[in-house]
Amino acid sequence: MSALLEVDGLCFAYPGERGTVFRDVSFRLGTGEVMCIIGPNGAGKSTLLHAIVRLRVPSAGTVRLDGADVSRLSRSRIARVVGYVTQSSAPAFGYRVLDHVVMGRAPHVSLYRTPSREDYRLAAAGLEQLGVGHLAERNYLELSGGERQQVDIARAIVQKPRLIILDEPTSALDFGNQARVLRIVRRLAADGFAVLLTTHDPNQVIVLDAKVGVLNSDGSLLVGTPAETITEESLSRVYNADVTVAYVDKVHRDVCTIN
Ligand SMILES: Nc1ncnc2c1ncn2[C@@H]1O[C@H](COP(=O)(O)OP(=O)(O)OP(=O)(O)O)[C@@H](O)[C@H]1O
Repeated sequence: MSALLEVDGLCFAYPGERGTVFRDVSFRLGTGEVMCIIGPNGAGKSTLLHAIVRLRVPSAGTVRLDGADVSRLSRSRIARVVGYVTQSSAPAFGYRVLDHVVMGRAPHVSLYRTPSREDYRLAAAGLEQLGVGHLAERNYLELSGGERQQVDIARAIVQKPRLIILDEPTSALDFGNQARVLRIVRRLAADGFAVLLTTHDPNQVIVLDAKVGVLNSDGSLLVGTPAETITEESLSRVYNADVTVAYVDKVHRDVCTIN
C-alpha cells in the first residue's frame, strides 16, 4: 500500500541561482505518522515544504499525495488533502479571527456559497481545540505572533485535510503553548492525520518520537529515527556548534542543549 505522502528524488534550484537548495530528497509519510524536518538556517526546509505542496516547482523528482502526482492536481484538490500553515501570514485585511478560521473551510465550500452554520461551528471548535476560543471575536491583525500561530493551526485543522504541514509551528510560542502545540500534533497523529513539520528544536523530535529528516547544508536529506539522528555527533556537525545530548532521569528521555 502506498503512503499518504511519497517524495522521490526531489531536487530544487531557485531560477537564476547557482546550485541546488536540496537534491535527491526521498521519504514516505503515512497516516498517523509525524515527521520533523530539522536543519540549519537557510538549509531549505521551507523551500522543501513549498515544493511538496507545489507552491514551488521542483527541478526534478516527484511528490505523490495518496498515490496522485501533485503536478497533475489542481490547487483545490491539493487543499482538500493538505492543510499548510506557513511561517508567517500577513493578510491584507484584518478579519475577525472566527472568519479567518472559517476561510479554512474554503476547499469544501462551493464557489459563491457563503460558509454555513456548520462551517462556523467547526471553526469555533477548532479554536477551542487550540485553546484560543477566547480570541474568536478579535481582529486577526491585532493578535500577537504566538496567537496568530495558534489561530493558523486551527484554520488548517478545520480544513479537514489528511496531511497537516506546519512550518516552524512553535517558533513564536512560549513554553506552555509549545507544549500545547506538541500535544495537539500527537493527538492529530493519533486521530489518523499525517503531520509534517519543521523545527529548530531537536528536543521536539524526541518529545514527539517522530520520524526525522535532517536537511544538511549540502542539500541532502538524511531520514531516520530520533535515536539515529539526534546524536551529539550529528547535531554538532549539522549546526556547526558544540551540542550535548544527555539522558535526563526526571523526564525519562534524552535532552539536547548547546554548550
Ligand atoms: N525567492 C528566493 N529566491 C532565491 N533564493 C531564495 C528564495 N527564497 C529562499 N531562498 C534561499 O534558499 C535557501 C533556503 O531557504 P529556506 O527559507 O527554504 O531555508 P530554511 O531552511 O527554511 O531557513 P530558516 O531555518 O532560516 O527558516 C536560502 O539560502 C535562501 O536564501
